[in-house]
Amino acid sequence: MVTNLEHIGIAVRDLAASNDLFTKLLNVPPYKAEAVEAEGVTTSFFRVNQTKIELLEATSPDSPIAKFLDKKGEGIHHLAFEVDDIAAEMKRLAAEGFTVLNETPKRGADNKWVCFLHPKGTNGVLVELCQEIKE
Ligand SMILES: CC[C@@H](C(=O)O)C(=O)SCCNC(=O)CCNC(=O)[C@H](O)C(C)(C)COP(=O)(O)OP(=O)(O)OC[C@H]1O[C@@H](n2cnc3c(N)ncnc32)[C@H](O)[C@@H]1OP(=O)(O)O
Ligand SMILES: [Co+2]
Repeated sequence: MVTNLEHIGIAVRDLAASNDLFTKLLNVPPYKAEAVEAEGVTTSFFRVNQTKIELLEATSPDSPIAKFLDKKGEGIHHLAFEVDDIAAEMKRLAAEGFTVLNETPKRGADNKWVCFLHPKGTNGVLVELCQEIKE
């Protein structure tokens, strides 16, 4: 079951500059910075009440963020929905005809299992599903 809009991912060219910008905008500093090597990104997270923003800077030219910045420029890159059972949601959405981009959930940032749906099947919006890792 989808339970929540967990975060909005924003692709940026210069994470340090965007951290300053969002700190001024939201009047709170980022609560976390984290590199996710497998995705070729460095992230930082802001939280205002229930709202979370993830800023993403590319760390390699073949990162999805580098490709996105080349094609579309800075801006909203994905919407991440929290789910209570990511494996079950991946199965359900595949059966509904969505293109699930991962065979199994992978480790994302901020202690989450994540997977993605192809934007061509979701009205041009890249969708991330995420579930907290409990170990
Ligand atoms: C930090 C970890 C995690 C978290 O915990 O929160 C993250 O958020 S990681 C975020 C970065 N990782 C990903 O985005 C992984 C999922 N993405 C992908 O697998 C790929 O980017 C893709 C969506 C399959 C596209 O890859 P590819 O086909 O190689 O790239 P193209 O540049 O050729 O794009 C094809 C097509 O898709 C459009 N596109 C690409 N990205 C987006 C996007 N974010 N939103 C909307 N549309 C997107 C792209 O414009 C191309 O369209 P056309 O030009 O019309 O063909
Ligand atoms: Co994300």
